[in-house]
This record gives sequence, structure tokens and C-alpha cells, in this order.
Amino acid sequence: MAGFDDLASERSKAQFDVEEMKVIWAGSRHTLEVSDRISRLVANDPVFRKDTRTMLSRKDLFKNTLRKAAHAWKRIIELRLSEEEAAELRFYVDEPAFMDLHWGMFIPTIKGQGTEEQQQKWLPLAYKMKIIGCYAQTELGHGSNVQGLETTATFDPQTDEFIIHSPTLTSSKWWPGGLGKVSTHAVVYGRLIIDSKDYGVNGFIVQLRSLDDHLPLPGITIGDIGMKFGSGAYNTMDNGVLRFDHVRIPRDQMLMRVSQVTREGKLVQSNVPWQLVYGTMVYVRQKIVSDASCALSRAVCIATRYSAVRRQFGLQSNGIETQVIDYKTQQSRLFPLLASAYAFRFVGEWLKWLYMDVNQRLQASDFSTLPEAHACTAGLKSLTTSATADGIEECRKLCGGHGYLCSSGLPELFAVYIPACTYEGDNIVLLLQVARFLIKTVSQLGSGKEPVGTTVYMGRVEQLMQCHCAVQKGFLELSADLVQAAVAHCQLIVVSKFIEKLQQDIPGKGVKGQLEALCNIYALFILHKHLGDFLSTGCITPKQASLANAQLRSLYSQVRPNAIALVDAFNYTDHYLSSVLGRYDGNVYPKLYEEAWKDPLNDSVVPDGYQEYIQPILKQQLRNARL
Ligand SMILES: CCCCCCCCCCCCCCCCCCCCC/C=C/C(=O)SCCNC(=O)CCNC(=O)[C@H](O)C(C)(C)COP(=O)(O)OP(=O)(O)OC[C@H]1O[C@@H](n2cnc3c(N)ncnc32)[C@H](O)[C@@H]1OP(=O)(O)O
Ligand SMILES: Cc1cc2nc3c(=O)[nH]c(=O)nc-3n(C[C@H](O)[C@H](O)[C@H](O)COP(=O)(O)OP(=O)(O)OC[C@H]3O[C@@H](n4cnc5c(N)ncnc54)[C@H](O)[C@@H]3O)c2cc1C
Repeated sequence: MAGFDDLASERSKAQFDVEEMKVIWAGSRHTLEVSDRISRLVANDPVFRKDTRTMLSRKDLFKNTLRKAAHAWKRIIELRLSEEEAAELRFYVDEPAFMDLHWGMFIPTIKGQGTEEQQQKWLPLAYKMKIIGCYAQTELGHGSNVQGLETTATFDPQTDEFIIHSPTLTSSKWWPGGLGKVSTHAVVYGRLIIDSKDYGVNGFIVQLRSLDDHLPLPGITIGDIGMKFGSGAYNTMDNGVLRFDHVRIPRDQMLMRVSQVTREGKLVQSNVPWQLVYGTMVYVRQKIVSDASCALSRAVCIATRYSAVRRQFGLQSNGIETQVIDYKTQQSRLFPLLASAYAFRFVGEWLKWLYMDVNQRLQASDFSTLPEAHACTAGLKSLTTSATADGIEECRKLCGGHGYLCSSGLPELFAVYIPACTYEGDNIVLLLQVARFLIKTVSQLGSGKEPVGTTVYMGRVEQLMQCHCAVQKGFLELSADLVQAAVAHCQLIVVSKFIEKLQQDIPGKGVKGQLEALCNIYALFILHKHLGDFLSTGCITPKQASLANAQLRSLYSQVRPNAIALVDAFNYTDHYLSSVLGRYDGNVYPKLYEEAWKDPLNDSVVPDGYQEYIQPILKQQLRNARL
């Protein structure tokens, strides 16, 4: 039968060791073992089913998410899962929920911005989930402009407290995940006011709900902000709205690693840079880059397997049509995405290392690499999420009409993924940060300060000094071009990190060769996409451009027989993929047919509403016809 045979035959053509590629993708043999074990644990647990998610009402969907989160937590305790295993469990459960913000933002904020005493007080409660926290920064009126936040935290020396207040409608907290219905606590960002003087934005731990009956505490108005894009998708999350009416908290609930307010109401700055107040965002942006390769590889896995099963036109001598994966147009859309998934995987690994390195330096009071870490996390978050969001949509189109069905898994994946282009910093706003960093680096070239890290190449480009003079005249005026420059800088990082990966010892028959082909596809595809820029700046000649395109076509042919094995190396279970088109066994058509009958509309042969709305029309037509 088509599908079974097609994918089996594709797998037999692979020219490399798939099991070794799985290790490369996972990062290590140990990580592969953990990820494989936990993915099966989730797939075999009926509580974690997700096949009806897109058909549930918001209330049922949300309650089901609470059920899954409670079950996940129970399993984590029962099985004594390590932090790594718990994170894998969350990944394979594949459902955004309040837990993400509790573990992914609330706890890291206390760790990064709290003093030793504050950590000792709050972290044990948070780790045991005796309190559940979220990250309440964004307001109705301001998200990107953090310094524009309006919530106030006014010190009251009489009582040794801060008074948290929302002075305007636009100061209402708006968007924080987990806030709407679940969190008992939040890190709230607000303006520190002492003696009528504004000292800018700081973080404060605020209890929102009673730990007895979950009701909001006095002075607090709280709720969910409403349905979001798509069915299922991010609607499992209770993004919330929050207003404060002069809510009092003890002074020691201001996060005081960066600056402290004394009992007398004096502000004391510590030796750490004030930008550490933005530290949680650096951590999460780094995580988002790692996750981009997961979302993109998932879409690519579905589109690649289906492209090998789907046949259209080109009847061959044996009487069967051509697999759509054999069309060069399909390859030229699909294989750059396959290469991007691998490229993002490796740059994500590197960024994780960079983040760990900067953290270690921070502990030792070395703040020198913080600006680069900020620029790299901001820029790569922007590049990888934009490319992944576009890539998922391209995969939907690569699957033709069936890609539009929820059972393909692609609509929900797209809907759940696209806010990544906005949250943790709008992608354009983040690229402007990178542009500023680049301009600053260029401006220091003449002063003898050698560029380091990802900007080391700047020391070799003489024309950059002239660029700097031009940009000095108008950053805002040139910002659209500067954003392009920031993207180019980030692309250079992605390609360099892929090349560095290839320089490592890579065991396994044919594995390195496949990775080299993918690396070249990624680099040449970027060149192809921006050919105009490369030609107009004289970086390459028209002859080189045409050679590069010829090389790209030849690389597609090289990857073609290995395409299915390259997506098998992601080691995704059918449960995780949640796609009829991307099934491991390729049994697409019978399962698509079967899936259709599960839709609630097919519960009855004659639909609800027939007698009210259809029958009268039909009868009317009958009368008109008689007339
Ligand atoms: C159901 C299953 C349950 C299973 C249970 C098991 C559980 C197990 C474990 C689970 C683990 C889950 C993990 C998941 C993790 C992730 C979840 C992610 C969810 C995401 C949700 C979204 C959250 C949010 O969106 S939070 C809000 C984010 N907001 C933003 O990003 C705002 C963007 N704006 C800004 O960052 C700033 O305003 C900015 C930078 C644009 C401007 O800043 P400015 O101060 O106004 O001005 P500027 O002059 O530009 O900067 C000054 C100065 O500071 C430097 N700078 C800026 N930012 C930083 C920074 N972040 N770090 C360091 N330095 C920074 C800047 O460069 C300037 O420097 P100088 O030039 O030297 O002056
Ligand atoms: C699903 C989701 C979950 C979220 N979770 C949380 C959370 O848990 N906690 C939290 O605090 N927040 C959260 N947020 C909020 C999120 O961080 C903000 O929405 C994000 O930072 C963007 O800010 P904004 O909405 O103010 O966009 P805006 O800044 O209003 O952006 C609107 C447009 O203006 C452009 N723009 C803005 N400034 C500039 C500029 N200087 N130059 C050029 N163009 C500009 C942008 O590019 C964009 O096109 C979440 C958001 C979403 C969508």
C-alpha cells in the first residue's frame, strides 16, 4: 500500500547512520536516552492525549490543561524525575500552561534578581509549588517600552511597605501567562517611587490570590484577557489582566540584587549593572532559540514524510505517479527548511553555552560579556522565530489541501508558535537592539578597542568606519536598513556556528557528509535569498552567483535520498507530531479518512439545525419551482 511502502523504501535508501544522527540532534547519547524514554512515557499515558484539543470549548480546554499539569506534576514527584527529565516531560506534553511561566520566568527571576535571603525565603516555596508565580511586566499601554511602564511601587516609610498601584487603565497588567486564573503570586514590574522621586522600573514579589480559597486579595482585580488566535493552540494558557488599588507589600518583597531600598528609604545601588533587571528576558530568549529548532523540525518532519507519500502527475512506466518530493520546486522549498532546522539546533546549543558562560562570569562580578549576550539572544531570538513561523506556514503549503486540516497538525502548530515573534520582545524591536550594539562596536573601532566574540570580523572590514559616520547622522532614519544589517550579522553567527559544529569529531557512517550538505544548503540558500544585496555591494560577481545556484541544486539532489532519514533523526513520536500526514508509517490516506469521521459534526447523519434552517429553504425552493 502507498505510504507504508514509500517510507520503508525511502528509509532503505539512506546513506548515513540514522542512530548516530539522532545522537547529534539530541546533543549527547545521554540526552537522547532521556528524551526517548520520556517521549514514550508521555505518548503511552492517556491523560496526555491531545487529538481532540482543537475541538474543545475554551472552558473544557483550559480545565483539561489543568488536569494535565496536575498529572504531570504528580508523575514528576512519583517517578522522582530530575530537572532535565521534567523539562523533557513538559516538552512532550506539548501544551502551553501556567507551569511554563512559573518554572520558566518566576523562578529564574527570583534566582537572578533576588538577594540570598530572598532566594532562601521564596525558592523552596516555589520549587515545591506551594506558591505558583508568573511574570507580570507588560501593561495594556506598554510592552516593548519597559521604561514606559506606569504601575507604581511607592515606598511608605511609616509602615516599611511598598504601595503597588495601577494609576491608569493603560497601566493594567495585560498578557502575563498563568496570571488570569492560576497564579497565586507574581513578579510585578513597576516604577520605584521614594519621596516622590521616580527611580525607574524594578521587580516586586506580590501575592495575588489567597492560598486558602484562591480568591483575589483585597485591592486586586484579576481575570483572563480572552481567546487568542487559532483553536486549541495558546488558548490553553490563561494570559491575564491585573489591576492594583493601593496594595501594600513588605519592603523586603522588592527584588534587591540590583538595588536596595533601606529602612530609611535610601536607594543603594549594588555593583551589578542595572540591566540585570532585564535578565530573565535574556534567559528566556536563549530558551526560545533552542525551541525554534523543535517547532521547525516538527513541521519539516510532517512535510517531508508527506511529500514522499503524496503522488501527483508524471505517470511512470510502472503505472504510478511521481512522489511530490521529487519535484525540484518542492525540494527548493523544503530542503532549506530542513537545513534551517539543523542550523537552528546548533546555534541554539552554542547560545546555551554562551548563556551559561555569561552567568558564571556574573557570579564572579565580570560583566564584560553581558552586552554581547544581550545582542546575541535578542538577535537570534528574532531571526529563528521569524524563520520558524514562516517555515511552518510554508510546510502547510507544501502539504497542499490536507495541510489545512487540523489533523495535519500544522494549523495548531502555526497558531501556537507565531506569538514567539512577539513575546519576549517584538522581533523588530529586538533587531534594533542588535543594530545599536553593532553601531556601538563600530564606533569603538578607531579607539584601538579590538572587537571580540561574534563581532571579531568587524576589525577586518575597513569600510565600516564610513558606515559609522553615516549612521551617526540618523539612526532612526536608517533603522529599516539597520534591521537588515542586524539580520545579516545574526545569519553570520548561525552559519559560523554550523561550521564550528562540523569541525568537531562527528562519528557515524556518512553523518558528517550529510551535515556538510545541510550546512552548505543553509549558507547558499541565504545567499540566494539576498542575492540582490550580495551583487549590489560587490561581495560576489554574477558568475559566482550562478555557480552558487548550480551548487545549491546539486546539493538538493544529494540530500534527496536521505531526506526521510534526516527527519527520522529528530526521533519524534507520532504522539508528539500529532499529525496524520507525518505518521512514521506513512499510512496517510486510511487514517485521514478515519479521522474525518471523528469530527463532532459527523455524530449525526442529519445535522442539528436541519429542520430549522435547511428544510424551510428546500421547501421554499420547491414552491418557487412550482410557480
Ligand atoms: C502541562 C504540562 C506541565 C508540565 C510541568 C512540568 C514543568 C517542568 C518545567 C517547565 C519549564 C518550562 C520552561 C519554559 C520557558 C519559557 C516560557 C516562555 C513563555 C514566554 C511568555 C512570554 C513572556 C513575555 O513576553 S515577558 C515580557 C517580555 N518583554 C519584552 O521582551 C520587552 C522588550 N523590551 C525591552 O527589552 C526593553 O524595553 C528594550 C531593550 C527594547 C529597551 O530598553 P531601554 O532600557 O528602554 O532602552 P535601551 O537604551 O535600548 O537599553 C538600555 C541599555 O540596556 C541594554 N539592554 C537592554 N536590554 C538588555 C538585556 N535584556 N540584558 C542586558 N542589557 C540590556 C541596552 O543594550 C542598553 O545598553 P547601552 O547601550 O550600553 O546603554
Ligand atoms: C502569547 C503572549 C504571551 C505573553 N506573555 C507575557 C508574559 O508572560 N508576561 C509579560 O509581561 N508579557 C507577556 N507578553 C507580552 C509581550 O511581551 C509583548 O506583547 C511584547 O513585548 C511586545 O510588546 P507590545 O505588545 O507592546 O508591542 P508594541 O511595541 O506595541 O508593537 C507594535 C508594533 O510597533 C512596532 N514598534 C514598537 N516599538 C518600536 C520601535 N522603537 N521602533 C520601531 N518599531 C517599533 C513593533 O515592531 C510592532 O510592529 C505576552 C505576549 C503574547 C502575545
